[in-house]
Amino acid sequence: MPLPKRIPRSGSAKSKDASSVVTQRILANRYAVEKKLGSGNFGTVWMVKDSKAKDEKEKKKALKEIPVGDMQPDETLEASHEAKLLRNLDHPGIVKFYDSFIDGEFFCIVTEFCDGGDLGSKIVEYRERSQHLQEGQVLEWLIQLLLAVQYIHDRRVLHRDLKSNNIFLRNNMVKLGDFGISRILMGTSDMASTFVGTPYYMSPEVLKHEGYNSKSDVWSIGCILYELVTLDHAFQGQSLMGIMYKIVEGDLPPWPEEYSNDLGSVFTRICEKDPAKRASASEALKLPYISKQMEMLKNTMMGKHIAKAQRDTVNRESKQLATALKENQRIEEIRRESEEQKWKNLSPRERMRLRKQMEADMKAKRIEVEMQQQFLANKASYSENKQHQNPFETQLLNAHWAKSRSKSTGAPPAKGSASNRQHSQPDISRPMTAPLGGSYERHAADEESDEDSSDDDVIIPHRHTMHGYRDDRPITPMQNTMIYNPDRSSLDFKDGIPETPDLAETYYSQFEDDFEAEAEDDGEATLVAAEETEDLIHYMQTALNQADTTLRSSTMVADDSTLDAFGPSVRDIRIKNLRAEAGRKLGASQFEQVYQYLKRVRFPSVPSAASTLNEGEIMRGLRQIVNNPNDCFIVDQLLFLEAQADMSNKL
Ligand SMILES: Nc1ncnc2c1ncn2[C@@H]1O[C@H](COP(=O)(O)OP(=O)(O)OP(=O)(O)O)[C@@H](O)[C@H]1O
Repeated sequence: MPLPKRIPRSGSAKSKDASSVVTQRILANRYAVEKKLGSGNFGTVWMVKDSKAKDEKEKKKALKEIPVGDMQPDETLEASHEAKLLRNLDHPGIVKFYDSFIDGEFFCIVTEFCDGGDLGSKIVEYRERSQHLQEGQVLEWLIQLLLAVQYIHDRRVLHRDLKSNNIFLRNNMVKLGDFGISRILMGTSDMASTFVGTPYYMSPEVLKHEGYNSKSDVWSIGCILYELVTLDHAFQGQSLMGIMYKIVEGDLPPWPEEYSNDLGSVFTRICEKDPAKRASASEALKLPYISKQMEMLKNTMMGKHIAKAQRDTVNRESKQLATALKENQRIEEIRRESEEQKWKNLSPRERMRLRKQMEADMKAKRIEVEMQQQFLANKASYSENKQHQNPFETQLLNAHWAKSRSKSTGAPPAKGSASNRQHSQPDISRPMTAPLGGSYERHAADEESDEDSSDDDVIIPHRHTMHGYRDDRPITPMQNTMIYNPDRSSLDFKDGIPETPDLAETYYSQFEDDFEAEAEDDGEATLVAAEETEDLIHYMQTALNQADTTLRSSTMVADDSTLDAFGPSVRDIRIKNLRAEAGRKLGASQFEQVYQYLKRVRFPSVPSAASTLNEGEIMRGLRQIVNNPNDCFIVDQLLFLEAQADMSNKL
C-alpha cells in the first residue's frame, strides 16, 4: 500500500550530510523511522528506533501504520480498546505490544521488533533452497506456539488469524503477532479476511459459520504444523471454494513419512474436524509425545542457559584478573624504575642478594597466577560438562535453576520444581568442590542436601572429557533414530530432540548454524534471548506441572459459543439470515446480480470459461457490479451453505 507523502514534523532529526538533507520521520515525538519492513493487506510496517525506550534492548521496534482515512476518532475506539487488552499480554511466545496512537490518517501500532522476520517467509526460504526442517526444530516451535496459545486462551483472548505470516521469529523463538486490530479497523469479519488473504488456516466450524472459538485457533496451529513439515499448505485447491470444501468435507492430508508418526498423531489430534473432539492447546501440551519432548527441551535449555551464565561469570572474572595483573605490572615498573636508581648505589654483593630475592618473588607470583588460571579453566570446563548431563543430573539442574532464577528475579521457584519437591531419589543437590587438578569423587556424606552450598562450588561429572576429567556415567542407549540423508547432507533426527547428550549437542549445533548466525550478536540480542529463555523455561515447567486434565481454555474463552449440532433446521435459519443480511448490505437489485454472478462462477452447471476464473478475476468481475467486493463475501458464504444443504438433501 503506497504511503502518502508526509509533511516533515517539527523536531525531525536531520542527516549530518548537509548536501543531502534527508528528514527522518519521527512519529509521536519518539519513534524515528529507520526502514520499511514490508506492506501487507492492511498497512505498512516500519522498523523504528524508540528514543524513549526504557533500555537498550527495547530500542528497536516495529511500527505498523494502518490508513484509517476519514474515520472519526470514536470509530477507532474498538481498536484502541483491543490495543489496551493486548498491552497486558506478556509471554515470550507473543510479540510484545507497546503502544498505539493515531497519527493523521493512520492508526499506528508499535510492537516488538522480530529480527528473524515471519515464519511464512522462513518457510518460503526453505522451500526455495529445497531444504526441510528437522523434526526437533518443528517440535520446538510447535511447543512454543502451543504455550503461547494456551497463555492467551487462559486469558480469554482469541487470536482469530493464526497463520505462518503472523508468526514472527526472534532469536529463533516463535512469537504470535498481528492480533486482529487491523481487521477491526477495516471492519472485516473473520470470514471476510479470506477475501483479502487466504482461507488456508480457517477451521471447518468457521467456514460452516458455526462461530469462532478457542479450538479454531488450535486448528490453525495444526495447519501451521503441517506447513512446517511439508513447506506447503495442508488444504489446497484451485479456487477459494475448492479450498473451503477440502477443509470442511475432505480428509486430512497425508502425513509425510520423513517425520515421526508420533508427530503425525499430534497433527491428527489438533486438526480434528469436530471442534468438540479437537484437543485444546493445554491438552495438546499434555499429549505424551509433546510433554516428553518438552521435558527434554526444557532441560537442554536450562543446561545451556546455566552454562552460559557461568561462562559469563568466568569471562567477567578473567577480565578482572587481567586488569589486576596489568595494574600489578604497572606498579612493578614504577618500583623497578626507582630501584634502578638505588641499584646503581649498591655494592656487587648487595646486588647479588637482591637479585635472588626478586627472582623468588617473581616465581611465587607466577605460581599464583597459574593457580588462578587453572581454577577458571576448571570452572569453564564444568560449564561445558553441564550441558552433557544425564537424567540423574537433571534433578540437580532443576535445583540449580530454581535457585538461580529465584535469585535473579526474586520469584519463588516454580511450583513442583526440584527444590520444592520431596526427593524420592538420592539428593544430589549438594555440590562438590575438587582439589585443583585432582580427581572428583562423590562421597556418602555428600548425598545429603545442603541448601546453603555456594554457587561457586564445582561439580565435575565423572567422564574423561576433552579437559581430561574422568566420567563414569553410563552411556545411555541411543533412543533416537538418526538418518543420514546424502541429498540433504545433514543429520535427520527423526524422533525429535535426541536424548543422548552428544547427539543433542549435534542436533542443537545445526540450528546454531542456521539461525543464531542470523540473530544480532550484540549485547541487546543476547540479553533478550537470556530473559526470554528463562521465561520460556518457566512456562514449560508450569505446563509440565499442570496435572489437571480438566478442560480449561476451551470453556473459559469469552466468546466460545456453544457448538450446536449443525442440523438442517439450523442451516436453514442461517441461510435465511444470511440472505436477509446480504440484501440489507447490497440492496435487493445488487444482491441479485452478485448472487447470480457468483453462482455462475462458483457452481457452473456446465463447465465454461467462467468456471476457470481465479480469485483475482472473480474480484474484478464483482467490482463491475459493486464498489467494494468485500461486501460480497457474505453472498459467497450464503452460496456455500446452500450448496452444502443441497448436497445433504441429495444423500
Ligand atoms: N514485529 C515485526 N518484526 C519484524 N518484522 C515485521 C513485524 N511485523 C511485521 N513485519 C514484517 O512486515 C511485513 C508486513 O507485515 P504485515 O503484517 O503488514 O503484512 P502481512 O503479514 O504480509 O499481511 P497481512 O496484512 O495479511 O497481515 C512482513 O514482511 C512482516 O514479516
